[in-house]
Parts: sequence; C-alpha cells; structure tokens
Amino acid sequence: MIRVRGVSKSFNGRRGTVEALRGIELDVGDGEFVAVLGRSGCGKSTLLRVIAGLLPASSGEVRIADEPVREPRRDVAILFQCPALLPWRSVLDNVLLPIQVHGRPRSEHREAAGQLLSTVGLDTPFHKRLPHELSGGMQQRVALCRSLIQRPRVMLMDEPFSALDALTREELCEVLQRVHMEYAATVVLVTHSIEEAVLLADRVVVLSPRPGQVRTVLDVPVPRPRSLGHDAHAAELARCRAELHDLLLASHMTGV
Ligand SMILES: Nc1ncnc2c1ncn2[C@@H]1O[C@H](COP(=O)(O)OP(=O)(O)OP(=O)(O)O)[C@@H](O)[C@H]1O
Repeated sequence: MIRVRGVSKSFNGRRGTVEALRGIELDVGDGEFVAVLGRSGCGKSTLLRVIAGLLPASSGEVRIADEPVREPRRDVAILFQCPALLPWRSVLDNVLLPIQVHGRPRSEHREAAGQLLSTVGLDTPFHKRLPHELSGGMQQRVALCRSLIQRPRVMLMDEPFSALDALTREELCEVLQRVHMEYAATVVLVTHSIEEAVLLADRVVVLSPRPGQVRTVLDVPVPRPRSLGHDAHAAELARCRAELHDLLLASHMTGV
C-alpha cells in the first residue's frame, strides 16, 4: 500500500544544508499500523510530510496504491498535534468540513459524522458545542473524526497526542485502537513515545539520529485491544518497550 524507496531529504537554509533523511526504505501493508519512533530532530515529521506529498523528497520515491505521490491525495488524511478546529463552527460542522470543501452534500454525511463522534466517545449533547467548550483531548477526538469522515485509505499522524496529559493520551490511544480496528485504515504514526508506539503499532520503525535512517524495525506481536494497565500480554509489551528503550538510548550514545 505505502512504499517508500530510497527517500532522502535535505534542506538548504541560510546556515547551510541539513540532511534530514537518508535512504529510507519502508513498506506499510494494507490495514497495517506502523509507528515511526525516534529522538527529536531525527526526521520523523519530514518523513511523514514526504509520504503525505506535502514535501518533495530530494531523491527516492513514495508510492501509495502503486501511484507515485507528488501532492496530497484525497484518500490520505493527516492528523497533527494541533487539532486546528474552526472556532466558529460546531463540533458536528467541524467534522463535516472536508465534505463541504469537496462540494459534497452535508446532509448525506451528517449521520456518519454523528456515528463517528459517538465512536470516539462524544455523544449527541457535544455535537452542537463550539471547540472552545471542549477539553484538548475532546478537540483532538473531533479532529480524528474530521480526518475519518472521508473514509481515508491511509491516515498519517504526527504526534497527535503529544500536547495532552498522560491519562488523556492513554484514553486516546484506546480510542485510536478501536477506530483502527473498525475502519481498517492503514496508519503511519510519528511519535517519540515508546509507550504509544508499543500500544498502537503492529511494527515500530526506529530512526537513527540525523540524518534519519531506518535503524531497526520491531514487531509487536500482541493482540488488540492493548492496555498499559492489566493486560494478559503485559510481559510481551514490557519486553518490546525495553527493547525500544535500549535501542533509542544506544543510538543516542553512539549516534547511529
Ligand atoms: N523546512 C525546513 N528547513 C530547514 N530545516 C528543516 C526544515 N524542516 C525540518 N528541518 C530540519 O530537519 C531535521 C529533521 O526535522 P523533523 O522535524 O523532521 O524532525 P522530528 O524527528 O520530527 O523532530 P521532533 O520530534 O522534534 O518533532 C531537523 O534538524 C530540522 O531542524
């Protein structure tokens, strides 16, 4: 589904050239959930933006559904750290925004929007509220629904929960697992949180410090839904966490 081949990216700035990514190779299968993990500045967001078609690669190629990505695609949704809801529109109208932007009738999608909001735990009384009447976690749930309303094939997420407190993040990880199981979208999540990566992903791709290169890929062979609390597979989750922790720490010490 997503095929990244030999992607490198350098930025030319006033202080010279920054090599952000070097020779990234990555395949993400249909319905797979892949987390890209690495320390700050290793090129995670750059990789996601190249996959999204928001940024051209310096060399190499990204293909989605066997087509080269040269610009943002309609069937690819992107979720950022900031929910970026329109403050004057109700929750329901924010979710319906992509429908309106693409000139499709809102009335046909109102029910789907309501269902999506219920799936993420926002029932009818919330639908008429304005964004400022919601907590940060609730706003991010609305942004998640807005990205799902068009039934994307692929969801790209850049640290979507990093501005939230630890418990809210965990709650949203639970929501995201449910949404992923229900909608079966292919997901690439960028994060610097080992916990998040292990809770959510089928595979965790660890990038080395700049220039970002694929250092290792770890399978998380644990059935969903997963939890940080009592989980029958707690030992396996802990093993994956420890392995990723050691890898990230080692790459910090050696710089590879
Ligand atoms: N538009 C740009 N112009 C110049 N340099 C850039 C640009 N975007 C990113 N960089 C540089 O590329 C490198 C990788 O940045 P990127 O944001 O992809 O890292 P990251 O792993 O997502 O970091 P973080 O976890 O802190 O968000 C950094 O050194 C950054 O300063």
